[in-house]
Amino acid sequence: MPYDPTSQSNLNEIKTNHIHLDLTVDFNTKVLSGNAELDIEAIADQVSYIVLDTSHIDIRSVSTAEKMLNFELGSRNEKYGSALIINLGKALEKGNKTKVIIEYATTQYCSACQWLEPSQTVGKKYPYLFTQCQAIHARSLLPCQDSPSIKLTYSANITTPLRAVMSAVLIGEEKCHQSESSTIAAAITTYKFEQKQRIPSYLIALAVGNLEGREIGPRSMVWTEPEVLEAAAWEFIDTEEFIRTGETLLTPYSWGRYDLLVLPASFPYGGMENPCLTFVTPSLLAGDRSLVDVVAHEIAHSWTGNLVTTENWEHFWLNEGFTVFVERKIIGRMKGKEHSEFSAILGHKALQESVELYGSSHPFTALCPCLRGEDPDDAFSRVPYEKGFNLLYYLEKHLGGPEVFEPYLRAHVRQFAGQSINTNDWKAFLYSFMEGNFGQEKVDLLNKVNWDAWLSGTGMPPDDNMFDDTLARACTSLSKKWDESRHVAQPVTAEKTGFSPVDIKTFSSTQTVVFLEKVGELEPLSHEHLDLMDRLYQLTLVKNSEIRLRWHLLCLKANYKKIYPEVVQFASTMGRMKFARPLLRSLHRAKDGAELARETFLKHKSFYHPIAATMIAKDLGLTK
Ligand SMILES: CC/C=C\C/C=C\C[C@@H](O)/C=C/C=C/C=C\[C@@H](O)CCCC(=O)O
Ligand SMILES: [Zn+2]
Repeated sequence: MPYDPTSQSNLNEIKTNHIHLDLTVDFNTKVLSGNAELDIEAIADQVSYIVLDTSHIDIRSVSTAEKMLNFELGSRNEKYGSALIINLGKALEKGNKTKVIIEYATTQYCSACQWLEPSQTVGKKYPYLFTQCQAIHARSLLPCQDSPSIKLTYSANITTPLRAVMSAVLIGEEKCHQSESSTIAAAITTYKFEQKQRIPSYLIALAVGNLEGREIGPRSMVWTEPEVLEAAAWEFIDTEEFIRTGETLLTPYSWGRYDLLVLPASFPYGGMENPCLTFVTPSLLAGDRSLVDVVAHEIAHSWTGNLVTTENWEHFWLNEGFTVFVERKIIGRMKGKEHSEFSAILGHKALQESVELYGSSHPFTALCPCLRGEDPDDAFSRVPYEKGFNLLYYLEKHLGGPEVFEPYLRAHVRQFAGQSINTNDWKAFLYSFMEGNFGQEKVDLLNKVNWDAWLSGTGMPPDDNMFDDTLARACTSLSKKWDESRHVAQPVTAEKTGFSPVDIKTFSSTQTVVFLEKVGELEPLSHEHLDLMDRLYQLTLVKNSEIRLRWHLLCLKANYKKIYPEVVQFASTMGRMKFARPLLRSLHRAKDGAELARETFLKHKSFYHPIAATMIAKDLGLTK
């Protein structure tokens, strides 16, 4: 029986096999309205109610093909929304099926949807809508069993004046009539989609805007606003190689298409693995392909997360830890092992930061936290990603290396493809695979693993992995030199310290990131030192978002006020939470920065996606 503490649906009585959406997009009222038709199957006897998750959606009617059904919306749970309780008027026996048709409309409070004004897009001419359903926001886009334990196929007809794209395959489009909107002089079109593979509700995704697509590979297209199409097509040209490398490592890619959608800057994450159409932040468009590891990550989700899915958010590491592990395998094969190890070092630092932020005994630093009564967005951090990765990395080494572990990884995907699993399922198969293929010797090794500390313990992992630090050494050494340059008498100059632009000339952008992080671990440098560093390395002018973030954080830690306007500019034009949240949090902590951080957020609140706005408001102590 599936268990999911973050869903109010009667998961033990019914499952949804298919959803068909018939929705109209109204940019004037910022409302999606129409029908959701759910194909439901009883998985127990005597089922007379269907309970679905909803959040802030306006339910207008519920019916079957034959009759109207009585329904009631339960009182709102602040975190999980309002249960929609549908009285079937008869009892279903196990295996019986029924179709319910729910007429509904979204409201301004639906947290999955961000409606952008034309001014908030790159082109500034057309409005834009996009959704983000992970973890539990699908219930604000449609009434559904909003739990990753339920996997269903879906189809959709989306009627809109601008192009629609979805986490599905486009199977047709039909022109209806000319738009009557004063701003959008386009034909109203119905775009028809089909997702034939079973997916959890959090992977249902929609975007509508002035979108153009360009082929970047035999099964891939990049979609975005025309103004950024060229740059996006150039940046993501390695997409097919990532997919092929994933196929060599695991199993054939099973989703047909792999397209990318580059969203406006308010997209709250680096990437979201929506099947057939990964959503990515425009902050990846560095102009040098240096940030495309995120695409390798999203492609890796095609196997881990999208085929093999966590049963509930307490086992999120099964999605993310596995995906980071596969992502780094892909990078290792394509660019060399020193690059994947370097990424692991960077990841380890991110894990330390997450643990420090929560506190090392906080329950959310456990690999499998208890989420009963919790909002998954509050539990989100690098922990499931990096502690999960570290567990798999540790197991690989402990069990005998890639010769043993890579066949296991493939078998894991084959064994669980199409299913939702929890950590017990994962561990049971790991044991049985190792015993069946390599014998008792591996079982003995598995028995030596400190499972309790790895899976339930809080804080940093119980065992330390050693990563190859070839690419990190130069970064550490340069940061040490800056640390040692503190004794230099004022004025702090290039001549006296011996620093020059050449120091970082051969650094990759990730090496510059690691250098800045290493400096960030030291006692804050003096403002004269920061002035010099900026003059020599031109850091304030860097466009690369990852470098920019670390530079800003370093300066904020030193209360270096010259950076404050830059921080305000960055955080108010970049909605990716990886950037906006630590920037505003650090500004809030910096000398004379608290008011500025709050002001910045409040002034630009409508720029942020609702998920980001909620989290930032909490970070800044504006809400609980
Ligand atoms: C143990 C954690 C428990 C629950 C978390 C479950 C879901 C988290 C929810 O907040 C949604 C997360 C969506 C993530 C999407 C993409 C990320 O991989 C992006 C990572 C950050 C970035 O690079 O911007
Ligand atoms: Zn991921």
